[in-house]
Amino acid sequence: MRICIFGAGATGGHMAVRLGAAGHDVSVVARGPQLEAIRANGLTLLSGDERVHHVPTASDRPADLGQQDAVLVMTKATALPAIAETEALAPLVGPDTAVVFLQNGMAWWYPVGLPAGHRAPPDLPLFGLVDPFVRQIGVERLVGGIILSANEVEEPGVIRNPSMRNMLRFGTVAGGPLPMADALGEALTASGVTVPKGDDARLVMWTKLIQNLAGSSLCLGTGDLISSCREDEELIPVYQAMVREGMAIAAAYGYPLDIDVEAMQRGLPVHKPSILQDYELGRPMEVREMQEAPVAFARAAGVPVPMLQAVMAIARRRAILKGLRPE
Ligand SMILES: NC(=O)C1=CN([C@@H]2O[C@H](COP(=O)(O)OP(=O)(O)OC[C@H]3O[C@@H](n4cnc5c(N)ncnc54)[C@H](OP(=O)(O)O)[C@@H]3O)[C@@H](O)[C@H]2O)C=CC1
Ligand SMILES: CC(C)(CO)C(=O)C(=O)O
Repeated sequence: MRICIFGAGATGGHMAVRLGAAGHDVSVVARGPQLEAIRANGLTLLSGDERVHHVPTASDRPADLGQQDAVLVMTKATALPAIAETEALAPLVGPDTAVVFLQNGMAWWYPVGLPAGHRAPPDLPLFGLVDPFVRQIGVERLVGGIILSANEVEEPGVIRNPSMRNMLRFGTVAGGPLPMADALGEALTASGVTVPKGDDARLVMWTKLIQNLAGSSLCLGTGDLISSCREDEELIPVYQAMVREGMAIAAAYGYPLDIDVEAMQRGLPVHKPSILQDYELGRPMEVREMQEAPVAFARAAGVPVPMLQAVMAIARRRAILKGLRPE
């Protein structure tokens, strides 16, 4: 397949290596030192004892790469407004292309094609991306999903992956069939990144969001690795209580999640959550999507979330003080 990874950083770099090593025609949209390193030496994935290398076609100009079978948008959510405004995805999209958005947090596409009877979501600034992106891509090509894979850019061009499992989960946002999305799922699974068939985009978004709401938010406060949320006796119950508050929000919007919280907690990787990496490196933080939006959803539905609200307020304040919360 012709597959473009838009944003070949930690997670995007991982997917580019796996798909490229499996023989697909992979290109990446990258910039800055990451683009220079990819052009000079390709991408290297370090995963356990494994070292996988691939040299994708790389550019900072999507028009150089042409129409694709699938585009995986793997930038931070904070980079999406500029991508929408510059219509940067348009040159990559043909009539059958699947365009998969894989950001953490409340997704900009959440209100698109809501199922009948879904409770109305609150009107959030991040939903301002709906019109420009839908114009560029078309609702029928739009796929939403999540990343279950921990990664860090160790140095430009080199990705470290400490996860016990690596998985993407996605589905069409408006619910219709999209053969290229199915083909992409099969290609990823064959390359070593599992993609379950037949996922619901909103359902999987909520399953991931509740993990970030708890773990990523706590780590932003403590400055520690996500594994601390399964190791520290005081953090263990706090993490669980926050996940349960998150599950109550999801349930209020029609997504009762069947999650074994303790088992999920036991699987937390030895990894610095990406929002903490951003905080430490002075990069824009996804605090509006990961912490603020879910609390706004809770308020709109009258769901009490005292712990999430407290930790959100701390995370938001930390981001503001460092000038890392986009307006
Ligand atoms: N890292 C992780 O372990 C996990 C991350 N996630 C989520 O996945 C998403 C991606 O995160 P992650 O991979 O860590 O992000 P990274 O910041 O590592 O990678 C994103 C890359 O996209 C580049 N980029 C942004 N805008 C453009 C543009 N217009 N043109 C070209 N390149 C661009 C960035 O460049 P620049 O640095 O110059 O901005 C960066 O290299 C986030 O939503 C994150 O929350 C989910 C699960 C785990
Ligand atoms: C911590 C992790 C891997 C899962 O909660 C994540 O999503 C992130 O680093 O942003």
